[in-house]
Amino acid sequence: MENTSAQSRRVWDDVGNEDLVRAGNRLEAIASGANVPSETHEALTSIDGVLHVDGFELWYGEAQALYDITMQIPRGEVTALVGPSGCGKSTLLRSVNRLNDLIDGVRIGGDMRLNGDTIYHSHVDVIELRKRMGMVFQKSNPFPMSIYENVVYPLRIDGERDRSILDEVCERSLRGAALWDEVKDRIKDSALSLSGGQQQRLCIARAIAAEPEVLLMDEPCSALDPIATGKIEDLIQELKGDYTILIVTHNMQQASRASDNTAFMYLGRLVEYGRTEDIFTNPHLSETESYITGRFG
Ligand SMILES: Nc1ncnc2c1ncn2[C@@H]1O[C@H](COP(=O)(O)OP(=O)(O)OP(=O)(O)O)[C@@H](O)[C@H]1O
Repeated sequence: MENTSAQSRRVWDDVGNEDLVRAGNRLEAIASGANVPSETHEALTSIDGVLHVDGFELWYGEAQALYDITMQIPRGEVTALVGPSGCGKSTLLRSVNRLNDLIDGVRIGGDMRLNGDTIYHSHVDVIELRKRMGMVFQKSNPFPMSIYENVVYPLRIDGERDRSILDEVCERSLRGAALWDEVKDRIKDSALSLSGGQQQRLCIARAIAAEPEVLLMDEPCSALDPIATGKIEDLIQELKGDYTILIVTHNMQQASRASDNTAFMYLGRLVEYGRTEDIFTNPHLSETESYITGRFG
């Protein structure tokens, strides 16, 4: 994968889109190819971020999917990525743990830093980097092995053999994922015997077993019923503080209930980023208000 930070860009005022932006039509300006700057609220500009995204860009072959994304993800909080389908939420999330490296023809520009350490540099050991992050996908993906082995898997692949450590991590992680009481008498049973919602909480237990610096969640509730969704949302509230969570969601109610910060994206650009309360009650941009109130997208 190639890092091409020096890309020729059209600047928004170059192409006469300044008027559109002033008139509250910045989404139209973005759609016409203008490089419209993001509106990041002051509360999120100089913070103790776990993750810093610096002018990050990504191309799938010739198609650019992310443009000049700069944002800081605050420590111990939940940050939601929202925006219409195809705006680049999952691409941005998967870029954090470099999952996009696995796709042929992907190029990036800019960088990201995890607790100060560059993520995109040729010297970075990607396997070690990924151990510092937990990932939870849209569809739960337990391994065809016992509940216990699923949870301790990250430690096993790291060579941990001490049974008492594995037992302790298993219980702590299952408790952390609010699953312990439901499975403590059957942790040797197959993980595939659990319900969909339990399987997703098991995947969260596995993701936190290695105490990641950031937990990445890609629409973790989209395959779940409302009750299981509620449990995951409660769990997210319990996990924050100890963990920094970056979550992609399509669900505006979920973003408003479960997150502390919200980033609204459109066609690969960060449009507005602020505290969730401000984004939902007092956004700076009329375009953000239109999206979160369901008037488009
Ligand atoms: N593997 C890929 N190869 C080529 N293009 C891709 C690939 N994955 C995503 N894209 C494109 O990148 C853009 C952003 O997609 P992405 O999945 O990140 O958006 P999203 O906001 O997460 O969408 P959704 O809400 O529908 O999941 C889209 O135009 C999509 O078609």
